[in-house]
Amino acid sequence: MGAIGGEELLKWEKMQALSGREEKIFVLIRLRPLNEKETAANETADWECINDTTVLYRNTLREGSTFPSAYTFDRVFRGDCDTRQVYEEGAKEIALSVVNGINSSIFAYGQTSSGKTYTMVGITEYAVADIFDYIKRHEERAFVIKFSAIEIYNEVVRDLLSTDNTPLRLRDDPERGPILEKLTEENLRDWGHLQELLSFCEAQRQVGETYLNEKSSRSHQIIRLTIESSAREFLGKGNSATLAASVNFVDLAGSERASQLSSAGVRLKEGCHINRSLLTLGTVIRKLSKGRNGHINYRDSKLTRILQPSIGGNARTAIICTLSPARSHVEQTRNTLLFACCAKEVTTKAQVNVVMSDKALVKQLQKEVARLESELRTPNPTASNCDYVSLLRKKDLQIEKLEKEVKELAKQRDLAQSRVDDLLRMIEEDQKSKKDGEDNWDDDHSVSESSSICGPHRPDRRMREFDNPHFDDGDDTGSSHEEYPDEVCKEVQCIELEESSRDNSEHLDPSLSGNGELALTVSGEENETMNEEREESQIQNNSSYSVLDQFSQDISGSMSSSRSLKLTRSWSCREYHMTGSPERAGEMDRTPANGFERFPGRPDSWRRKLAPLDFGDSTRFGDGSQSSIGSPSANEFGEEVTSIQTFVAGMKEMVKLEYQKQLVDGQGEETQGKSSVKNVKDVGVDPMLEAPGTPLNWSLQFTKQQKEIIELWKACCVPLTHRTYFFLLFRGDPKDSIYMEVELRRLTFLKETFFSANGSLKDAPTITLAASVKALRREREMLVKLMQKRLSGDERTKLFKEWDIPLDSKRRRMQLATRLWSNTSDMNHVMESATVVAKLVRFSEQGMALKEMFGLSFTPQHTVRRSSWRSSRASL
Ligand SMILES: Nc1ncnc2c1ncn2[C@@H]1O[C@H](COP(=O)(O)OP(=O)(O)OP(=O)(O)O)[C@@H](O)[C@H]1O
Repeated sequence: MGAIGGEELLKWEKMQALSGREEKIFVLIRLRPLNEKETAANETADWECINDTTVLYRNTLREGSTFPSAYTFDRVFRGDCDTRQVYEEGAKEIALSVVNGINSSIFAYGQTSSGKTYTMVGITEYAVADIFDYIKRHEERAFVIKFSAIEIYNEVVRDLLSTDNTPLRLRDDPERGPILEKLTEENLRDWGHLQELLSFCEAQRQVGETYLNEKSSRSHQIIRLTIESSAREFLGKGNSATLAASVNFVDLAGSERASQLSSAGVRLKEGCHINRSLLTLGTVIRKLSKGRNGHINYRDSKLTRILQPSIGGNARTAIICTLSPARSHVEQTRNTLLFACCAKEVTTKAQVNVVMSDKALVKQLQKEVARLESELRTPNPTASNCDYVSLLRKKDLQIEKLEKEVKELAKQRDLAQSRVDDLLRMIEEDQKSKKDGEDNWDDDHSVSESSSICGPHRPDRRMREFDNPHFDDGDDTGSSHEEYPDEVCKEVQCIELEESSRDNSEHLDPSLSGNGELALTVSGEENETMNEEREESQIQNNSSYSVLDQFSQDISGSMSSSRSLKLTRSWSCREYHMTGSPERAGEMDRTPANGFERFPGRPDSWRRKLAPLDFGDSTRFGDGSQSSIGSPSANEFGEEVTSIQTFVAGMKEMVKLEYQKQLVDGQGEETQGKSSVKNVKDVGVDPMLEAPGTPLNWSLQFTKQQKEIIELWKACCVPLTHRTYFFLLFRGDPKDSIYMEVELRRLTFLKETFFSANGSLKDAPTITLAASVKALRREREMLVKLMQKRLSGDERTKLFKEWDIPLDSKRRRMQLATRLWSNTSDMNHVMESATVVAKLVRFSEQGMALKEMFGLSFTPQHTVRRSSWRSSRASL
């Protein structure tokens, strides 16, 4: 569409809205005053406009009740209203539709001498004046006004702009409707030109004196203005669109009563034609008023043929019915009103008429195609129910969506099934390995039974060995009995968990804590070297890294090698079943999932994997081959690569499972997690630090998180190897943020848990501070062994000097092991501790490479992670 004036946009939009919509013919009544003749004849005005829409017949007594007395129309005008008012209030809007490309017609219908010509002359002039005014105000568009005028006189169509009386031929064009061939069309230049043309037409029109009207119009006159307009900016560019429409000003000849017809001659003939054509018009209108069913006899008269578009087609139409109020004309007035009543029921369907250039047409068609395609793709939701196509489309989309959901659910089911299978297989292997372990123990039980948590009937050879004051030779010369073979190291990994009260190898010191489980004393020489550790445990009062470790182990178990899996499975089993008593085992079995729900760092998907499983007799898992509390490190003293793999896989899986949990559980998980919010609402990272954000922010955030983590490691007695791996692997790369957050969150939870009343996880009461401290001690003992095994004498001496350990003191290696990671506020100390541990467990040689190799840099996009993490936190 070509451009349209900005200020007319609203009007244009209104026209667009009207376009193609059905609209009733606008019917007006104009009641003229009694004329001189009527007044002279003492006529009475029986008709009165009682308001703007109703005309009332007042002489009901005379007429009786056979006719209605009140008639309502769109607008009625009393005798004292001037033509300007009639135009402004009744015809203007419709007449001026033409400038926006919509055909329009203004009719005057009424009996002879009722004021049709009087009205239409004024209406025509006001309308043309407004059209000129509109054009003047819309210079952005180029207008062309064509003026033509015809009369239908005795069923002959004459061109009023031509002096040639040759009748115009009327033919029907399938697209344009009725066309008058060779009709003169004058390009209207200005107001003066209009007056000139109107005068000419008036002169040409058949007018004669009748009984009622000295200058009675004896023909139907149609003055037509055809207005074309195009946006100037598109003119001549080949892609313009032109609005083209016509407005008809129709002054019909007046109907006459038979008694009033001239008895003979020209007037009689005229009167007959007039009445006949008006009768046809009336019939057409009446039929149209009842709907468009059946045949409409437009072709019965030239008048109806020519007016067909105006009364039943593409035009907006107003009919002004003129009335004489005189009592003597009541019959004609009633006829006019009946005609008006029918006319107001007739609808037309006006459209904006656009003539497009080929180029513009192509463009328009392309737009239309695109629109239709878009409609097909996204069916209109407001479409009626009868719109079966769109309904079907909607259903198709729903089916498509459901099919996708089914597929997705099937995928999830398969995944879950495969995990269950894996776990069952793992359990099988695990049970087998446990059995083997038990057999080994049976073969090897040269020591007395221990009260180890690993099982009341299990001998704790390792504990016995470490409790032996001669275990540490007191020097670092590398005496032969410190050269423990790897298999011994493996045994050391099997640090059993047990409530301290049940572990005879260590003695609780009730003086340190009201809770015997929480404070430990170590007998013999260990007491001296373990002071710091004990102090640590005392300060923390309640701590354990066993759960933390268990967490890492379990996660890593799902990804690691079978060997790792074996160990971690043991650990998993222990969490549920290593109670050392059947009652405890039963208790665990009843509520296996609860403890996990309370564990924030543990992906729920993991819980789903393990919770339903039956690990069998709990006592079977208390064997010596179990992972230690400090399993990630302790497990791997003899198997460094594996242990780092496990650590890496564990971290990676932890994050991965967290995401899976988000994906699978969605809102439901969040809702479920809400029940736990109360308990752990303070657990988690600082909300301000949820995402790395800018590099500067991340740097600050990392430093803050790292410090918190280091403190929490100490508080939770986390294995030194774990601390070392973590500290050395996650050094401030923004990609590490999620691991930092996971670590921080689970440690915070642990601390919270151990500060709670019972100091242990509800469903894993064996996991206590005592067990954690014991495991840490064992890890240090392992490090002591590794110092001997993996460091040369010179290296050890150098280390002792660096760590201010007198070379002549006893248990130097244990002193060093105890000092490692003990000063959490000194980052140099932390770094040096990590370096030493890394060297001992050979992490320094392969750790960083492994980080890359195992894709620990796996990092979701920050944006994803943020939201995931947030909702994950919400689930706490
Ligand atoms: N509303 C009016 N106010 C004053 N005078 C009017 C009014 N309507 C019509 N007249 C006068 O009545 C006379 C007849 O009017 P007009 O010729 O317009 O009637 P008509 O309906 O066209 O008649 P015909 O069908 O015979 O041509 C004219 O002299 C005109 O001035």
